[in-house]
Amino acid sequence: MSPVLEATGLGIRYRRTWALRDCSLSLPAGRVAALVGPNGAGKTTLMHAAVGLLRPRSGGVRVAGTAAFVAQDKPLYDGFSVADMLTFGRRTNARWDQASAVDRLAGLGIPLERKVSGLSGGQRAQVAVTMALAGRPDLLILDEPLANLDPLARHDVMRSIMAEVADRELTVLLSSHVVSDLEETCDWLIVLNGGRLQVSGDIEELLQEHLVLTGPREATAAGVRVVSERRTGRQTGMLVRGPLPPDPRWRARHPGLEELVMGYLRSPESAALPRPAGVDA
Ligand SMILES: Nc1ncnc2c1ncn2[C@@H]1O[C@H](COP(=O)(O)OP(=O)(O)OP(=O)(O)O)[C@@H](O)[C@H]1O
Repeated sequence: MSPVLEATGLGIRYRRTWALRDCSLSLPAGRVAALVGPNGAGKTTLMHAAVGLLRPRSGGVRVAGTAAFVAQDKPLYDGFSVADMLTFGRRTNARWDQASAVDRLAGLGIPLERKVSGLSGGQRAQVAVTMALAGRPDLLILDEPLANLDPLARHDVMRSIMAEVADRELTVLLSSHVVSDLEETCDWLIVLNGGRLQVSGDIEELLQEHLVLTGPREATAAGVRVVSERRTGRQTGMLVRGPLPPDPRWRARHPGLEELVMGYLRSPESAALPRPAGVDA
C-alpha cells in the first residue's frame, strides 16, 4: 500500500525548543493509526505539520491527497445551529458532501436545528468529525477526539469513525492518552516521546515480535533486544523484541498494546522502527 502520510527527517522547532526531531515515518493507506505519547511529546506538532500549519525546520512531511484536521478543542461556532455549520462547510469546501453529512447526523440522532452551544461534548465531537468527513478527505487527522468524553461517548465516536473507514478508502491518524480507547479500532501504532519517534508499525506485527519475560533476577537475556526492564525483589520483568532467549528460567508471553506502549515510554532510548531501505539489521 502506498503511504498517505510520509515524514522524512522531519524537524519542527518553536524558537529554541525542538518539538520534533528527525522524525521519519510512513503511514500506509487505509490504516487507522494511534498516535500516542506523554504530554509535550510532539503529537499536536506532528499533526499541525502534516496539514501545513507548521513549517519544518528540517526534512519534510507529505500527504498524498487531501487531509482534514479536527483540532483538540473541536472548533465550532457556538452561535450557529448544526445546519448553519453545514452551510458554512459547504461554502468553504469544494468537495463538500452535504447528503452524507445530513445522513450521518440523522443516524447519530443530532438535530440540524440544534444550536452548537446546546450540544453535549460527545455530540460536539460527532459534529466536528462529520464536518471533517463531509470534505471527503483521504486522510482524517484527529487531535484527541475523545478527550473529555464519557466512556459511552468515546465508544460511539470511535465506532462512527470505524464505520466511515469500512465504507470507503480513508486513512485515519488520531492521538490519545488513553491506549485502551484505541485497542479495538486502531491497526497502526505511532509512539512519540520527547519529540522523538519511538515506534511506527502495524500493531499486530508489533505485538507478535515482542515478548514480556518474567523470571528470577539471575536469568539471562543475551542476544535479545531489551526494550525495558523492571526489577522487583527477586524477579525481573522485561519487554523484549525478538525471539525467546535460551535461558529456560524465563516465562514468556506476548504483550498487550498498553504494555507495549508503556515499555517504550519508560525507555526513551528504545525504538521499533522500520529500517531505512538498504540498511541491514
Ligand atoms: N506554540 C508553541 N510555542 C513554544 N513551544 C511550543 C508551542 N507549542 C508546543 N510547544 C512545545 O513543543 C513540544 C511539543 O508540544 P505538542 O503540543 O506537540 O505535544 P503533545 O504531544 O501534543 O502534547 P499534549 O499531549 O500535552 O497535547 C512541547 O515541549 C511544547 O511545550
